[in-house]
Parts: sequence; structure tokens; C-alpha cells
Amino acid sequence: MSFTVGMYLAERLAQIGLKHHFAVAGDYNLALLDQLLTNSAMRQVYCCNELNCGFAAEGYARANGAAAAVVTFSVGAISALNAIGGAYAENLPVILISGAPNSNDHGTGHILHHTTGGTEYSYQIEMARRLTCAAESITDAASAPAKIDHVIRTALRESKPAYLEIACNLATAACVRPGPVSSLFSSPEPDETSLRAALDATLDWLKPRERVVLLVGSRLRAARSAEAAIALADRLGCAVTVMAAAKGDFPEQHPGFRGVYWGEAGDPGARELVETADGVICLAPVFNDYATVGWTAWPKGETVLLADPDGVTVGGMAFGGFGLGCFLAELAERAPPRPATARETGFSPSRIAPAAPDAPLTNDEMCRQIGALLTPDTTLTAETGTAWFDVMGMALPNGARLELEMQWGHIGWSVPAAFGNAMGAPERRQMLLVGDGAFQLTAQEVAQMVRYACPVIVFLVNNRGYVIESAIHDGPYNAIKNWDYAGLIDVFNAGEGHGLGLRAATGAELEAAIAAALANRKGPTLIECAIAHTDCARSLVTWGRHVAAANARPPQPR
Ligand SMILES: Cc1ncc(Cn2nnc(CCOP(=O)(O)OP(=O)(O)O)c2C)c(N)n1
Repeated sequence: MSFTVGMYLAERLAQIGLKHHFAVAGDYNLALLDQLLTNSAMRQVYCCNELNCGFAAEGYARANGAAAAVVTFSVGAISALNAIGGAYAENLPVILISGAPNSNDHGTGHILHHTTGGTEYSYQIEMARRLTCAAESITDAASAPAKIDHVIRTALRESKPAYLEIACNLATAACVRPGPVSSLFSSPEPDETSLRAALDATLDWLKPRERVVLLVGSRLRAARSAEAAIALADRLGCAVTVMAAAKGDFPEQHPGFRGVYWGEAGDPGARELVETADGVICLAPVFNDYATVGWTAWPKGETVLLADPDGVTVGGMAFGGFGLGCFLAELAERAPPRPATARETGFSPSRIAPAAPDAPLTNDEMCRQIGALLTPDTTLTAETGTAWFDVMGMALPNGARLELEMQWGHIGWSVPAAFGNAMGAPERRQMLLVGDGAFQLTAQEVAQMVRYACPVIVFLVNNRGYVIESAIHDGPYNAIKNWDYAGLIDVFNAGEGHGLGLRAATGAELEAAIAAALANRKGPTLIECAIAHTDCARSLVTWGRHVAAANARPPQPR
């Protein structure tokens, strides 16, 4: 069999470490799917729809480092683009690959199915360009290798999604074979002059400061700088706080860890620590409206050093041309060691007392039991909603990973993302905390957890509606139709699956359900937790009040 464009793509995806790619079939991509199937290093995994396919790939990228989703033109790709927007917002290298019209149709005036009905088909790549770091259209075999390599190389370097569309008659076209994969991982050398200047300015800035705090942000992970951040914390002997979206991105058992900084909604003491510090080193933060609690918790001014993936701002100057990791590592080397002052007082997350076993299940008791399940090899995916606030109070053992989507915040993301994460890291204990409202958007991907025998433990918080929305601004639109969520599993099993659907209305029932879930290694266990509609973390109410105020700001005269 001659080597083809589709085989070139398959080999590159396998070479960058993908053992799976996600797909939904469509006549524009069937020949390409066949070509991808010829590569035995990768398994083709199918999803119920293209939005879920994109989110499954996003979740896979969190576990595996990168991911690919293969969809059909327009009707598939435009749904998937919502998930690609999420991957962009969350700094994840997901390659969206779309089948596309036959290369002979361009310029012929042909009207094609799965298009908007015109004779131009470039609208899709134009949309994709707005949500990716690189986008290419393959309509001839000769240029395919360079375009494929460009898209993958840029996605890996930028830690952002990229887009590739392949004409449906090109996947089987003869193509050269790929060269060494090292060319896909190349990145520019740091600008030594600028790096030195940034380090000198930082050391000068540090000199007079006695109460320094690190504030870890959610782009630290994408910048692959977590180890360097730990080294810096050890060198400076300082306190370390994390922003909500970065919870789990710094080891919580580290002696300097002091909790989540999230204004009035964060851990007790974290706000005072950050806001009374005379030096706050912000590591790859995203200070958006939710993260700053409606603009009420945003460290600024000359006490702040901003260390971003693409540059450092300190002492009234901006420096660029080097990566965050190398800046932090060099700073950890050059900063004068300081006594571990921050380690005099430890950090202990708030403890929840066990509820009476037969009392109606409360949100606190549910969080207490879930928190007790966290192990160093646990991945907990938490959905937009009260789940955000629930997980903030849980102590994460070193090694445990918390997956959040607090920038894009697409409800429903967590179900396919947890499925994708489970496919990428099957050796980890995979748990999902999702509200009933979000679940209703993408519930069908639990059927794929059954199909691929993923033992994900799904905690479905049935609090009868959109509680997070009610906390911001209530109204009839926050009520939803109740489902028999546990009963869905019988539907998804369709007789041959090993999913388990359980209900928990008391602490004792939740304990029993968790025991059954831990024993069920052949498929997902969905535990429908009955929680009163008004029973939510107090921090959500505080946060909701500030966010509502920020949303309600009257138009300012311009
Ligand atoms: C795709 C999408 N559509 C609408 C929204 C707005 N939104 N954010 N959170 C919610 C409600 C989430 O409700 P649940 O999942 O039940 O979570 P809880 O807060 O635990 O009740 C909405 C409707 C959103 N974040 N994403």
C-alpha cells in the first residue's frame, strides 16, 4: 500500500504521543478515518456528537499533553469549534481535523451538501482561524506535509488548538513520509540579554521586600513551569497561594502552601496574605471577572511582579523573548536564599464533621465523602456550577489533579472531558462532579464511558436547577426539567453494558454507593446525589453577589 496524506497525518499524531484520536463519521472524512485506522499505534474513539468529540479531545489533552478530533465539514466542525474555543481559552493543544469538499469542486460553482448552500467553502477555515493558533487547508498532496507539520508544531509550541481541513479526495493521495518528529518540538532559543535584564530587575525588586507571596495562575501548567515554581518557592521560603482556576497546579502538601486566593470566596487567610504582602509574584495568572470576584480581588501596582508565559513585568519595565520556565528556574538559582518564614504557620483546609448517616444528604456531607476519596492518582473533573466551589474546599494530596474549565465555562464540558481524560489516563482514579443542569447538555457521553468500559465515578449533583445562576441572578429560567439520572444508565447499558446507576439521599446511601463505585471497574458508576436546591457552598453566595454587581454596572459615559 503506498504512503498517503492520511498516513502522514496519522504518523505525526502518533509520533507526538497520541494513542487515541476522537472522531464522528461523516462522508467528508470517511476515507481519512480509514487512513488513520491503518496506524496501529493509535485507537480511533467515537463520540456521540462533535461538540462532545471536541471536549473529549480537550480532556484527553489534559491527561496526555495533546489530542486530535476528526469531524465532517460544517455540520460537524462548527459544533466542534465551540469545544475548540474552549481549548483555546484553556491553553490546550487540540488539533481539530475536518473533512472538506473535493479539491476539484473549488471554483466550479458547485453547490455541495453540508455547506451553507453557496459556492464558496472557505467560511469554515475563516471561522477556525479566529479560534486557533494555526489553520491550514489541504487541497493538494505536495503541500500536505508542510501544512500538517506547521499546524502540529504551532499547537505544541503555543499550547493552543490548531485546525486542519483535508479535501475528501486527498486522504488517499500518495504522499512522502515524515522526517524526524523532533522538528515538531523545536522552539526558539531564549533572548539572553532580555532574560538577564529581567532577572536583574527582579532581584532589585525583591531586595527590600520581606513579605513575599507567590500567586499561582492557571496558565502555569500550559507553560510547563510547575517544577520551576516549586523551586522558586523553596528558594524564597515564601508563602504560596493559588488562584481558583489553578487549584491543584501547586502541591498542597508543600510547606509553603496557604490555600486558594479568590477574594471573599477564597480560603480564610489567603486574601489577607496576598493583600498585605509587600511583594506578590503572580505566576501566569488570568485575572478575569470570575477569578477576581467581579473585579474585587485583583492585585495591582508596584508590589506586583507579573510573570507570564510570554514575558515578565516588574519594577515598571516589561521583558520578553524567553519562556516562563527558564525565567523561574534561573531566578530560583540566583535569588538569595531566604529562611522559610512562611512555614511557621501551616495551612489546614476547613474540616467538615460527618453527618448523621440517615440524615438527608447535604452538600457538605457530599463534599466530605468525595474529598475523602482523593488519592495521589486521582483526577477529579469539576464542572461549571456549585462544583467549582465544592472542590475549592477539598484538600488535594500531592499528585492529585483537578480539571477545571473556569475561563471558557461551557456547562456540559466536564462529561466528555472526563471521558477523554479517562481514555488518556486509564491508570488514574477518574472522578467527575457535575450539576444536573450541565449534565443535561452532554449526558450521552456517559454511554461512551459504558462502551469503552471507563470506570469513571460520576457524582451527579441533583439540586433541581441552575443553582450557580440563581446565586448570580435568579428567575424562572434557572428551573429545569428533572430527569431520572441514575435510571439513564440502564438506557446507556442497553443490556450489555456495565454501567451502574445509584441514588444517594443520605450520607449512608452515599457511602454505600461509593463502595459500589470503587468496586465497579468495568464501567462508569453514576451516583445521583439528592441535594436541596438552596444547599450550596457559602462562598458561592458571596461570589455570586459580587459577580451580579459587576454584571449590573451601568454604562459609563465614554
Ligand atoms: C453552554 C453554556 N450555556 C449556558 C451557560 C450559563 N450557565 N452557567 N451555569 C449554568 C447552570 C449550571 O447548573 P448546574 O449544572 O445544575 O450546576 P449547579 O450550579 O450545581 O446547579 C448555566 C445555565 C454556560 N456556562 N454554558
